[in-house]
Amino acid sequence: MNTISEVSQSTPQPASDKDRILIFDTTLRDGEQSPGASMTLEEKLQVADILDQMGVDIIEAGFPIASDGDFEAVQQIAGRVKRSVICGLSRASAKDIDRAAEALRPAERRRIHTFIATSPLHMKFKLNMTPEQVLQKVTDSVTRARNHTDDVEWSAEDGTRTEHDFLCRCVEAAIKAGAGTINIPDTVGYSVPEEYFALISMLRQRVPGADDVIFSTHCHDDLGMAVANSLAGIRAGARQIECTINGLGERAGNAALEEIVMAIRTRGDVLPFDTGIDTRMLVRASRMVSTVSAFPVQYNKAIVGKNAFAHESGIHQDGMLKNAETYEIMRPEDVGVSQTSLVMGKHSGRHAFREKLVALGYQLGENAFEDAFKRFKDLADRKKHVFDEDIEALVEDEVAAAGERIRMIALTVISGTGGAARATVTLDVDGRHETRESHGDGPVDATFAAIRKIVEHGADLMLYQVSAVTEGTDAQAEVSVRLEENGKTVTGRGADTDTMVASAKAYVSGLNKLMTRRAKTAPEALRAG
Ligand SMILES: CC(=O)SCCNC(=O)CCNC(=O)[C@H](O)C(C)(C)COP(=O)(O)OP(=O)(O)OC[C@H]1O[C@@H](n2cnc3c(N)ncnc32)[C@H](O)[C@@H]1OP(=O)(O)O
Ligand SMILES: CC(C)C(=O)C(=O)O
Repeated sequence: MNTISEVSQSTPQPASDKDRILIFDTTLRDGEQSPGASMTLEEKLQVADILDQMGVDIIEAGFPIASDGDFEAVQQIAGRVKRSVICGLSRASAKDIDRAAEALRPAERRRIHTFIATSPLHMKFKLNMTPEQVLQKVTDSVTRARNHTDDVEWSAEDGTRTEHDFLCRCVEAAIKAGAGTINIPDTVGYSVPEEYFALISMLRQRVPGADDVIFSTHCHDDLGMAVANSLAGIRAGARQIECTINGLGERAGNAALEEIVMAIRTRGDVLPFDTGIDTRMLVRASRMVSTVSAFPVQYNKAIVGKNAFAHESGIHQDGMLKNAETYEIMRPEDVGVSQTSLVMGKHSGRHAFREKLVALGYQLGENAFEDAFKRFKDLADRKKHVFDEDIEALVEDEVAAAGERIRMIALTVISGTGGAARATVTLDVDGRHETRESHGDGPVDATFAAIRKIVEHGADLMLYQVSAVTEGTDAQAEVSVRLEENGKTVTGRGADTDTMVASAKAYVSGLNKLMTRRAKTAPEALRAG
């Protein structure tokens, strides 16, 4: 199996004059080598299914000699996946290769991937072999693998730190022995794009038989250049990229599949290639791999990070509302994100705030809108995340407060272990500011007592309840109070990031309702001030 059309998944691809790049996913092998990312058999099967569904051409399912568990995972994936080629890794040793072949037996399309290090450092210190011994291993291992399958891949581990003449001899030996895919790993993420481009170009020019095989990239991210190097590789003529979901892999990881695929899709002008990947499944695959590996995806990760299609700045949000292309080079739905999110925060402006209010079902007049916007900015200054519920709470507060006789102006509370709590409250009652101080059994009791000194009344406090509107220690507290007078009850609500302020607002809101009720029956009954 040497040609791209033989290897690529048999699903009909849209007609294209672009060169097809094979996507070789090694999440289950190199990805699982990340310290702490081990997956159970069941989890590996789930990942294999999603890789197959999204159109990955080759799934490297594991390293069968590594353990019985790895063997079983490769075997079960081989028996279950029908479209992708299933691949197993082996060292340049007969027992590794035979074990891989056994695990792969149930697969409809199987590949043995055998490797040996070719750099002076690895040969001398790790393998303790001479270059000639390594060369012989290349021929022996590929030959043995070919006895099991006609789809054999050979890798020159630490290829980017290998001396060029020797690398050419190894690649030539692998091709002669029957390898259809030649992989040149940047095992330690040492290369830079220009150098990797030159290396693949050099091999394609110098090695006899190079035109009959597929060259492959396998780049690690130690210097953050895995994706750039892989793309340089395909520009130099490689036609397979080895990568992993979320860039999982040894140390700093491998080239991220989602970045490779979207770079090719988005920049067809400079990367005239196609992959067979259904990009709409990228985010789903990313979340699944993150869950099963227990490796969180960083918020600002390209393509699949939580913030990849989120905008908080007012100027960006305004641009997005006018034309999404101002700040987005990809459509969120193309990677499986339902929509762009305009995150409300301290950098947001009026355009986005108005849009959010409309989405939440509020139609405010100009003054009420300006008031709400100011309160929103104040809140966003104090609070890291402003959620929809926060905005609802602050608008409801505003709407409820309109036309009320009493308003909260200021509150200071001192409480702790040093004695009774003390609260100083200033209220605006019918346009006059009144300030009172009171002690109490705790900060809430002191606050309510100070309010009672300003607005005297005979209602009993029947319920006091606090809940967090959203998550986090900076969440808005929403306080509800129930006041009862003469068998009739009213409820007051208040929200604020400060629980005491929310409590005072709730109490004041209850008193306003009480005043309204009394005004309808006996307006003079409640004495304010
Ligand atoms: C760059 C890469 O990602 S390569 C893949 C790396 N992945 C893994 O290593 C994960 C799975 N590995 C394992 O489970 C184990 O290392 C095993 C089962 C493969 C081998 O275990 P052990 O037999 O206990 O050997 P150990 O891991 O300690 O040492 C590796 C041996 O393989 C040899 N070796 C390394 N690479 C190769 C190779 N490509 N071909 C032949 N021999 C190799 C080493 O020289 C060393 O041999 P030595 O025992 O004669 O010194
Ligand atoms: C086995 C090879 C392909 C590898 O993982 C590497 O060199 O990084």
